[in-house]
Amino acid sequence: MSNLSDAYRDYPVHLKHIIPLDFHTIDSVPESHEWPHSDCLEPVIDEISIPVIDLMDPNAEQLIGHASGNWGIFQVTNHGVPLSMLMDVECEARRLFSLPVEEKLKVLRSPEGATGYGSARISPFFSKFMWHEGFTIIGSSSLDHAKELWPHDYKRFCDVIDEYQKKMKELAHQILLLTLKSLDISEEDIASWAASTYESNGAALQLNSYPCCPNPSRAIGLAPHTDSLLLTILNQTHDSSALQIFRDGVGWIAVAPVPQALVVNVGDLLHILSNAKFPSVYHQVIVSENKHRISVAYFYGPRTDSEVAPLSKVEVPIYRSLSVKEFISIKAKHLDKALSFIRI
Ligand SMILES: O=C(O)CCC(=O)C(=O)O
Ligand SMILES: [Fe+2]
Repeated sequence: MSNLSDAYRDYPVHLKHIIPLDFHTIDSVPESHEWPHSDCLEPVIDEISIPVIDLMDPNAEQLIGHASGNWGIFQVTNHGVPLSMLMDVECEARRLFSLPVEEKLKVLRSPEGATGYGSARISPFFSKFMWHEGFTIIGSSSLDHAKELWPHDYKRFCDVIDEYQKKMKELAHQILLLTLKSLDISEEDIASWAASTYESNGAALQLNSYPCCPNPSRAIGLAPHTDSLLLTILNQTHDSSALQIFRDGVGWIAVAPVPQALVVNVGDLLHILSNAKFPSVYHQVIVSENKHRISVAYFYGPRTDSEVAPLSKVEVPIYRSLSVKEFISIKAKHLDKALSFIRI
């Protein structure tokens, strides 16, 4: 079955953009990771907050439709994912990232690979490196990697990851249905998109680590980007407002963690399906001097051989139809400009 690993194979990334810095040993920000002051310290608005939606609210569909259209991002509570599961996955991620660098390099993502340890996939688009290390999991890829890292004790990591992926898949399916229902599209389209995405292997789980940084005002955790797939569910249980979104006419807004809530954001593919009614939110992550932040992002997407096009029954489509694989290839070449290449 077509999945993200196939889609990435044709776009190798140079090793210098894959191997993260050894953050354990570093006590100052090297020039390679030093961003211009203005990129890291844009003024951030704290007074405006993104919507928080109770999934048990009888109006959840309407609230999600409104938040997706107006913000492209919202937080959900009463989502049915136990706090223990949110904490367990963070704990396993912390265990992985705290391994010595030579251990982590055993599971380094290969240049044409999609899974394993390494820098963010967007790294080659920027002249400076990010204060970040990641670990990408697709399907059961964590099994081989965990066996390399913990030959006698790999099961714990795999069990936590598998359970988490299963739970995320259910939740992503539920939220995708609610977002699609709020659009002006046919019942058939809603049912077929929700079902085919659920059955696909198109999802990925990304563990993110943002180590403590000696000079946070000159470093960036994750540079501004949009997520490529349909929607992302982000677990940021840590108590820091490091994630920021860009809102036209306002600027950068901090996404303050709400206890036990999960952050949901619209990705490029849902933006296309919605005929641009839902913005695919531009976001970035800042770093801290004394908090080593972990986040876990679940990217929910369809099979990479499926065709994506605006689904609206009434509007003139503003994007042409294309396969997910083709969109990923355009994004791999043009990043933020990808959507402009498929505009009609
Ligand atoms: O760590 C975060 O808060 C955001 C992570 C993110 O944007 C990503 O993994 O694409
Ligand atoms: Fe992201």
